Amino acid sequence: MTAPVELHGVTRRYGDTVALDDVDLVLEPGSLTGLLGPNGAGKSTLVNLVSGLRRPDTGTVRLFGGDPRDAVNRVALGTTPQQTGLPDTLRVGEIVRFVGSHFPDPVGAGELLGRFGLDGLERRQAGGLSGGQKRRLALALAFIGRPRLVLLDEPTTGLDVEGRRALWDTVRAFHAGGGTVLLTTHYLDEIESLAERVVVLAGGRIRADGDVDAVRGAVRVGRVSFRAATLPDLPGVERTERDGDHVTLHTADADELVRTLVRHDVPFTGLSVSRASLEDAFLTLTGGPS
Ligand SMILES: Nc1ncnc2c1ncn2[C@@H]1O[C@H](COP(=O)(O)OP(=O)(O)OP(=O)(O)O)[C@@H](O)[C@H]1O
Repeated sequence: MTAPVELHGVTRRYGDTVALDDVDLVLEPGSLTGLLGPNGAGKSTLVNLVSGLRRPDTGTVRLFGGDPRDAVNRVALGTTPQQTGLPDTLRVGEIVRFVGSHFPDPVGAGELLGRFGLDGLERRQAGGLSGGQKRRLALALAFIGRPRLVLLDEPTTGLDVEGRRALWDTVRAFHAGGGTVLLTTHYLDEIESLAERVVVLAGGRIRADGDVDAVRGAVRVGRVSFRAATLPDLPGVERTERDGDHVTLHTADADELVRTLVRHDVPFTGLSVSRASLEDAFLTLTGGPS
């Protein structure tokens, strides 16, 4: 089966900025991949290349085995860009029917709007929708053509809790039906609860690629937290966070660090040891907060 998305040796520059630097990425059919990275990592550039909005400077990008710039290869693609850009004066129903007319078997307006919590808004002008409703409509449009692949660029930004949950349910149902998903997000819980695979992008390069546990494992970070007024220099500590006397140490070997604390007679209280969250792994991989 042809991979829905393939990037091989892809580099894309904007002037002096290298937005993507020799990136290889293949998405298997039916996979749900989270693309995680700080601002300016190159996530939107990657999404724009896959949806045919931009061309790589070098390397190849394939959508269902073809050139994403050919409309015929985009028939099974649904996308939601970061900016919604809906025409203010068109009614919701008109927008849905217009976008749907580009696809051979679009989902009906009523069904689609219902699924995204937009019932009863068919006759409302897009300009009269709230920010969250606009966002929901833009997301709904990604699914109108019964796609086999959806690219969701920070889809839940600007959504309330209910809107986020509704989108997650839609993404899960789409995936359960065999659909392929690439989701970019800053929300780590979104990746942890939705994605099977996580690709960490920073500075235009892929820094880690694996299932959520494998990415955690790649950095083997454990967190050792306790209260202590002072702390000697300790070996094996990769990062220290301190809030008053509450200390969190990040380390590759939590067991050894606890032994070291005891050996150094550190007068700690309230010790707790936990596995890295994806955020810890991400900070370690990208070298700092986003
Ligand atoms: N049209 C453009 N012209 C010039 N530079 C650009 C353009 N688009 C992106 N860039 C630069 O390329 C780099 C990657 O940007 P991109 O938007 O792909 O990152 P991102 O990971 O999507 O970031 P964010 O999370 O902020 O949306 C950044 O340094 C950005 O400033």
